[in-house]
Amino acid sequence: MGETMTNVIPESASAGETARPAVKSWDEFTQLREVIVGDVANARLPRMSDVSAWLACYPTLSEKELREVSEGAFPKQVIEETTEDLATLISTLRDLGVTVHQPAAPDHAKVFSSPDWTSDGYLSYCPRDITMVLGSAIIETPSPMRARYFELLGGMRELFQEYMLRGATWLSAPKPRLADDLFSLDDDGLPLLGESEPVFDAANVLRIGRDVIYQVSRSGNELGLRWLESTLRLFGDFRVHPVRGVYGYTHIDTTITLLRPGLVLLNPERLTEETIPACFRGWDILWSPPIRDVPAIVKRPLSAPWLGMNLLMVSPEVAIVDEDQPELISAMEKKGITVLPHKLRHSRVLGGGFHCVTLDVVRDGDLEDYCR
Ligand SMILES: NC(=[NH2+])NCCC[C@H](N)C(=O)O
Repeated sequence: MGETMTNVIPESASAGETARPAVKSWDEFTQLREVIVGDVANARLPRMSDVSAWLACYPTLSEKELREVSEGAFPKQVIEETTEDLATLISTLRDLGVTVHQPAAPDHAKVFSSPDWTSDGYLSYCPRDITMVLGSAIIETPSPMRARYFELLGGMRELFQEYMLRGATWLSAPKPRLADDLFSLDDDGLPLLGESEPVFDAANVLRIGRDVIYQVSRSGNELGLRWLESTLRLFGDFRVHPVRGVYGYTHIDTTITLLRPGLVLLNPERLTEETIPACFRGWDILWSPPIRDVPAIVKRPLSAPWLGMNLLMVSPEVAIVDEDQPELISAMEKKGITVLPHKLRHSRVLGGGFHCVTLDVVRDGDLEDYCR
């Protein structure tokens, strides 16, 4: 274990402290104690003839360009090398004293149907995407992507059930129909998300204690915001901050990255001083330095180069960041953060960085007012 590693291992909870709750996570940055890491096994691209897959994966590609996309299993090299990279991440987290689970992925090649549609599966590489943890609640979110409908079957559901038996609350949003009337095309023939029912991915949400940011985009609609607001009223006094018109596509965690109370990393290509969410008023803003465009081994990667700013805070002082982003690493170190560079060689191909491939289950932070 390197020198850096040894000086970042947290004090373990003292014996006198009450036993740790099964699930407790109110934020993106306090000391991480337990986490779920994705499994890239069986990852594949679903049929792009399905408008919900087209919307989630390639919303800027025309129908003609979509035909260039090779559906089905990702290349063997991508799966093998990502399996290695996730194993290294897990080993580091365990060396840091974090309890890590990696539930087995189901067979995503299986075809399934609803009364309105038929689909094949996608991946279990990004547990962040369709489940959020808020306090002691595990909340399955209503993804607008048909291929993700049964993603949690297998290891994830078993783990959630175990957490419930240990005292966690296990919730699911109203299961969406995802019928054709939820989707439409814009004037350029590109897919849009409608408002016929509440749908959103968990990765459209960021948690900052009593403040929750919700991105309205093609992966989260206005009714999804209304459902989340209505549900959080059950939890108590929460402030939900919609972010609109900043990034219209999939997920928020390459636009805003929370580093610690009072410090946030922002994407300067998508936000300006004028559009910084109000909850960050008085916070120190770290505008991301230029992100290196790490080439992907496929012609059509799922994510933009900005995936380089998608990172995992192990604590307010320690971050796991893509080793191919030295300028970002240096900028974070200048803010006093110890960075542990890691690789996810095919993160853009698969559409997930270090925040995406993790789902924090227990962090030390309580329900705080960080944005007052
Ligand atoms: N949770 C996730 N899978 N986040 C990845 C978001 C990537 C985003 N669509 C981009 O290309 O910038």
